[in-house]
Amino acid sequence: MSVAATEPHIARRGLLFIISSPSGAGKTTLARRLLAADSGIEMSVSVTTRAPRPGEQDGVDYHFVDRDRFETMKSRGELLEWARVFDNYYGTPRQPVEAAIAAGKDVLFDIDWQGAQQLSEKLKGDVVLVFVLPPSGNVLEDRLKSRAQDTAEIVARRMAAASAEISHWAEYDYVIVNTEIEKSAAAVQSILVAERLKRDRLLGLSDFVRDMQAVL
Ligand SMILES: Nc1nc2c(ncn2[C@@H]2O[C@H](COP(=O)(O)OP(=O)(O)O)[C@@H](O)[C@H]2O)c(=O)[nH]1
Ligand SMILES: Nc1ncnc2c1ncn2[C@@H]1O[C@H](COP(=O)(O)OP(=O)(O)O)[C@@H](O)[C@H]1O
Repeated sequence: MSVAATEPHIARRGLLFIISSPSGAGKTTLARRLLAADSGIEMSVSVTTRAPRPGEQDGVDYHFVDRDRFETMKSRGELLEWARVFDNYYGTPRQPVEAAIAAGKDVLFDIDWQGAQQLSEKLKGDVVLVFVLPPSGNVLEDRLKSRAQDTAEIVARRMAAASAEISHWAEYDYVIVNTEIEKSAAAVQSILVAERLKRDRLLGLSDFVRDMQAVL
């Protein structure tokens, strides 16, 4: 007699999926593709003191705040991590991340190496670190220019900062050289799928196996 197979529910810890790169390497593009492809992961929307770029929406791309508001959030412990990047301040609101993880959801972060280090220290074991490299320095500059959202001066400052950001590549679990967007997006999705299968995250596995053995 055959028995219809149904997908068993095995409880799992949510994970924190962090993507970092030098500005212009493609992390925002890859993050958007991952969110569109997978409903089990949600974006952590950071607060920032930098001005919105054309097309950026408050509450969607960032929560745009002034310096006073940022300092208040920091002093009240409302930020899980924060850093100064390119003369602006950026931070991760704590509450939405804790709520998502508690509900067994995964959270995606587009944050720099300083934020990645802080979250790794605080939530070791729940953090997956992905670093995105451009195929070359020239391509990085082309992408920053072609995005056409920053002045020549800002592009030059981001290029100058790229080497320092790239120097942290070895602190990450995975490194993707973002040449073809399709291939890179597929790689990011594969990492997420594999990380979800890690035994340590599958809290319900012991019960699942014990129940199965009970009827064997
Ligand atoms: N530590 C930290 N870094 C952040 C946060 N939000 C954004 N960043 C980083 O700040 C840097 C500048 O971001 P942005 O001004 O949007 O420019 P982008 O590099 O073109 O995405 C990037 O490296 C982001 O990953 C945050 O909440 N915390
Ligand atoms: N693999 C790729 N090939 C060509 N252009 C890309 C690729 N990945 C990203 N881009 C483009 O490069 C620019 C910078 O990408 P973006 O995702 O904004 O980078 P970041 O968030 O790392 O600053 C954007 O115009 C984006 O469309």
